[in-house]
Amino acid sequence: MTILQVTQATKRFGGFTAINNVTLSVEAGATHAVIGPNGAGKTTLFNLISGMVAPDAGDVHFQGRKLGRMRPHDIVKIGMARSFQKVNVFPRKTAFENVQVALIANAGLNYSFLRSAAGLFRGEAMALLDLVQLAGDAARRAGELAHGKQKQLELAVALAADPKMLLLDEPTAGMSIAETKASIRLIREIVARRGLTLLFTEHDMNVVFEIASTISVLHHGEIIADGAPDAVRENEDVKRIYLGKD
Ligand SMILES: Nc1ncnc2c1ncn2[C@@H]1O[C@H](COP(=O)(O)OP(=O)(O)OP(=O)(O)O)[C@@H](O)[C@H]1O
Repeated sequence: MTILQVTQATKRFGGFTAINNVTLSVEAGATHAVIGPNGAGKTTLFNLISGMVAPDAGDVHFQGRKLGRMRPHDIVKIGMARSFQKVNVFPRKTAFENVQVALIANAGLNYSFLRSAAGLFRGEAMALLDLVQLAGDAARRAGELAHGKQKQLELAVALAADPKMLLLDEPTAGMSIAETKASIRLIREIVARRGLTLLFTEHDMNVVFEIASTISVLHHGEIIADGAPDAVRENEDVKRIYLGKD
């Protein structure tokens, strides 16, 4: 079953076409990687999918529903959560508060109005921190956590929306080898345990080929190969691009 369908999507910035007539299907339960050289259009594609930018042409359907001009936070509400290339947490709030704020917002409540209600969603927030192995850091300010832990926190914030699908833009960017391994193990475990669909971009090909069930390759804003990892690895265009002969 297809959970996400991008159909003939195009996005231009002035005279520059960042995404050119892209069609992409993501199967429910897949671990689907979007790869491509710097500037290929991966982040722009994620921005189109998550409603951060509007396509100039084409459609995105999620769980059979056309997203059209739906706003990003409404897309989160229907089950698609996203993390960004740059860490995106409230640095002065504690890890616990970051997750709590997300739970409160996702419940449609107003955090500032409920400021005094420090106990709100306490159990849920701690359970999510525990899931991403940050229970011991609950009371620490997010900005003081190591980079790898901030990414774990971001994951907990994304999971606070109880998504069906996770979009992770370079989840291991800036991580050490050890952090990358731990992070990938954690993501895999959570995706399996919660039965999530994962769509991710990643520069580290070891990570891509270790976890992806499907790979789409973007080049100059176009999908040039799409399919099972072995087929993509053997694709002549892909080899040429990754060997830098293009
Ligand atoms: N808001 C914008 N205005 C103008 N050009 C943009 C904008 N956003 C992206 N671009 C251009 O679109 C192209 C694709 O960028 P994008 O960030 O999507 O690529 P990417 O594959 O994610 O790259 P990277 O791997 O370096 O993150 C680049 O040439 C970029 O300069």
